[in-house]
Amino acid sequence: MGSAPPVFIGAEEVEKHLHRASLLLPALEAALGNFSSGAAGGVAQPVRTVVPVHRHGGFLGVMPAYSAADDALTTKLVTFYEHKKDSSVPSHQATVLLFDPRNGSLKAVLDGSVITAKRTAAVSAIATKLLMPPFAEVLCILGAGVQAYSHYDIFTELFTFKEVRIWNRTKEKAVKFANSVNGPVQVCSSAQEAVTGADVVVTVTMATTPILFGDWIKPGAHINAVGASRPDWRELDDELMKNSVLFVDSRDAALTESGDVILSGAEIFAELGEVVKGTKPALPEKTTVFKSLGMAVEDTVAAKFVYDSWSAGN
Ligand SMILES: NC(=O)C1=CN([C@@H]2O[C@H](COP(=O)(O)OP(=O)(O)OC[C@H]3O[C@@H](n4cnc5c(N)ncnc54)[C@H](O)[C@@H]3O)[C@@H](O)[C@H]2O)C=CC1
Ligand SMILES: O=C(O)C1=NCCCC1
Repeated sequence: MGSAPPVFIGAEEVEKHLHRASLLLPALEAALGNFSSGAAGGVAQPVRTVVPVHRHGGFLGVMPAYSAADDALTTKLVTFYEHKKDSSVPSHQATVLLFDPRNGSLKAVLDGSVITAKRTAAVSAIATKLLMPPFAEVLCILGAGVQAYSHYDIFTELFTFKEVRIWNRTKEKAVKFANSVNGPVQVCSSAQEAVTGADVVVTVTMATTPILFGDWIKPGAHINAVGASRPDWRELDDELMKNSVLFVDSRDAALTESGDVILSGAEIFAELGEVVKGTKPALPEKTTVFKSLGMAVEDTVAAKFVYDSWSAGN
């Protein structure tokens, strides 16, 4: 007899099983530590393959990973489009395939967009917990798309900021954001206004040239740099990259994919997983940048979490 056909777990179901991104924190912390432990950590994850769709200004990313600690095998397929022709279609769309690692059978096809939004924000929250200055009061979000919402949700759940500010290239989206979320948000007219005096900054834009500059940044602030995932794209300027202590999710990925890292020539201090494990210090008293590119193993543990919850009938 062949294996059972794969199940499909759509966006609504994924959202139901992953209603709070913080549910992923223990699994993601373990995955980051395992990834940064080399062969001993049991994570097999190549740098993602990205196929440009030149004619349409898009990209297809293929992101496979196996985690021995979780005995979970997945690949995510993610498309992201720089110039959206149809604004009713999200700029990023994703699907995660979950395999039975014992025999390679496909067990489930999961919507990957909710997973991508939540696991990315949860990883930024892990970085922030470790790297932000003590008594951080002001959170600033640059960008008002999908990732802005997921970052807002987990950051306001985990931390107690006195003020949250948002800036977006088109102000209407920032206003819509402020009117949609559960809590007060200050809409700023310029990125500089939003960033000035902020203790924690999140950049979640589709910018390809810098939108955040070192001379705006409060000394000791922590920045989660989440956008600019192509080797010729930037969100942060050279000054900020070079005068901060730089943390990345994956050294190999940062040196292959991150324009902010490659073009600034900034030195990587540590992988986030090394800080989680305690083999590298966090240095929260310094100005810190966490350059996030997104790792396949984050999708692996998130998909397993959703599948296990779905299978248990939760
Ligand atoms: N590091 C990671 O793990 C992941 C990173 N990302 C990246 O995070 C960023 C945000 O993703 P989403 O929120 O899903 O995208 P989105 O399309 O929902 O939102 C993007 C926001 O950027 C703004 N924007 C577009 N072009 C801009 C420009 N040239 N300058 C300034 N702002 C601009 C838009 O107005 C919008 O508010 C993207 O760069 C994306 O590739 C996305 C998923 C995972
Ligand atoms: O990790 C991901 O998923 C992505 N990272 C960079 C942009 C595309 C999606």
